[in-house]
Amino acid sequence: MTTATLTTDTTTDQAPVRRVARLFRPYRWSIVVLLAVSVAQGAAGVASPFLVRDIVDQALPQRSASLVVLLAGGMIVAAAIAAVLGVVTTRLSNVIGQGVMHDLRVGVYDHLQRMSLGFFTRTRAGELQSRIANDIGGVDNVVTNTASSVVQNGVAALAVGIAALVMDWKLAAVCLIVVPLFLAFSFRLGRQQRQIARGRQKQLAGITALVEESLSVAGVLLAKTLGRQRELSDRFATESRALSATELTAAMSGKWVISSRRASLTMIPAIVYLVAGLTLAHGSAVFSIGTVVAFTTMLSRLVAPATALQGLGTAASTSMALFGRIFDVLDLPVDIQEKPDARSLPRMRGEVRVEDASFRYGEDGGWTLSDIDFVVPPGTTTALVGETGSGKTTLAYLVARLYDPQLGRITIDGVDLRELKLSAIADAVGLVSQETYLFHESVLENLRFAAPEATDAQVIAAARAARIHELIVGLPEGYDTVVGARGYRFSGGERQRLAIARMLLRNPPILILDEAASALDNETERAVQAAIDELARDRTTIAIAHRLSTVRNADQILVLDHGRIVERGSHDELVARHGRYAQLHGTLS
Ligand SMILES: Nc1ncnc2c1ncn2[C@@H]1O[C@H](COP(=O)(O)OP(=O)(O)OP(=O)(O)O)[C@@H](O)[C@H]1O
Repeated sequence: MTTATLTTDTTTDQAPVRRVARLFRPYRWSIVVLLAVSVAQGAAGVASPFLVRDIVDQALPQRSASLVVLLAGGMIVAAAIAAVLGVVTTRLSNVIGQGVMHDLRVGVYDHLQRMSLGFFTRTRAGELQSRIANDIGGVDNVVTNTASSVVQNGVAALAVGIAALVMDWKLAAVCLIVVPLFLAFSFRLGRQQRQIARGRQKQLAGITALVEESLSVAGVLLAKTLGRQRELSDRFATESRALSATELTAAMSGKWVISSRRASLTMIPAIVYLVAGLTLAHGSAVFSIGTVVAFTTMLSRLVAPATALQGLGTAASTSMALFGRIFDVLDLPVDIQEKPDARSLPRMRGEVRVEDASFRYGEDGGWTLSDIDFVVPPGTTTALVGETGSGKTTLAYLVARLYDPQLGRITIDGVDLRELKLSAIADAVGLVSQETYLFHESVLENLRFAAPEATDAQVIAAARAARIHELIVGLPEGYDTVVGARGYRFSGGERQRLAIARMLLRNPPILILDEAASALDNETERAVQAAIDELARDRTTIAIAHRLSTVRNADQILVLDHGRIVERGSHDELVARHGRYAQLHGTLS
């Protein structure tokens, strides 16, 4: 069995750029449009310095009103066009960014849905929430804002560069002096920021997991009754302090480099005036005054894009680290896979066979189940009994293919579970566990989760058969009452009957029933028993039995001990044997 795990430490350093690029492939035409609009925006942006040059060199000396109106009007129009195109590019880049984010979120969620039960028993719930909320959320910010920023500012900077060369290549060449200064330290900064980003996401995941665990109903109950709230608050404070420290480091990281880069940019106009002034002082008027003014105006336009672009390195490094964490999830191996040529079972008899099956949870642990071999003929009931920890639940999970046995096989109507479609197994095998999970939705929706196409009448019929209808109609809002973790709280016996109603709606030919171990009062007990009898009728049933009535009526009883079947037979046979079952018998309620 592969043991896919997702801990805070399995994170890959960096995502391959090509894989990230592939995410954008479905949006390539939108990206082309975005580029085109940005080029137009960049061109509109650099039109004004040329107009400024002509105003200074021609319109002002000539005192020509019409020329000034024309050129100044041109500046206004160019600015307006650039502003409108800016909004268009922002919208386009957000559409692209959100599309990619949606694909990623759905991809991660779908992949997690395919993971086996074992994966979820090994993973903290908050860790998964964090991957979806914090990591994808973090990338979201970067991708959407950065994508537009790269394109807009990149194009703007390029446009300024080209315009500078066109206007006066000699002055443009002088400005190149500052480039090496500008690029200094870029690479070292990237690596540092990636590390910070990874650290931050790990800490965020830790905090989310702690909140998820400690502020759940069960967590709050535990902390309150054990008086441990102070400790939990302290733990939270410690995690939060660590996160604040990381955020501070992140905020300050590379600030010196960034400041000196910005300073180098603002020095450029001084260099331009210096060179122009010195050449004029020596009598050779190589540049017109208009050119010098326009040039410095234009270069001042470089400050905003250049500042934005230098933040880009940080953003790119951060997002690569986050993409790495997201790809970790997408790359988790799915341990319970459906074969490409998996079959369905059109007409089911409902025979279950477990053939020499052995199973262990971890590769290095001991065997939880060894050499399990039995047949449940269609329509009969087999009861599993055994001390706590003997492997009853595990065996039941194997029959529902929540785990695969490492040795041996399990068949339904002679077909190995591993040859069947997962949907076919879900249709064939229904599991009623001790824990009935209810979503935060109405009773009706909760029941219908088992069979979405069921009509209201069918749902009510199932609830009646499960002896829970009367109780539901007595609730404040009847079938529309909201239940679940934060809604109306059903008692244990009521929840079991809801689970039974769900299973009646689903109507699987094979039923796995984990009887509640806790004792119920007589009346509830009778109601639950009646509901179970209704459910088990004409179905192949494997019951993890805690009640004497269940084992008495079972066609076959299997006694498990440390993962092995140590006795088998009917109630009377086993009692007569005076063995393990006879000892256990007294513990059944
Ligand atoms: N996810 C898991 N990872 C590792 N070990 C597990 C896991 N689930 C169960 N076990 C171990 O496997 C053994 C069998 O557990 P199982 O739940 O099948 O017993 P059980 O007979 O159903 O017990 P009970 O009657 O108390 O529910 C136990 O020792 C248990 O600790």
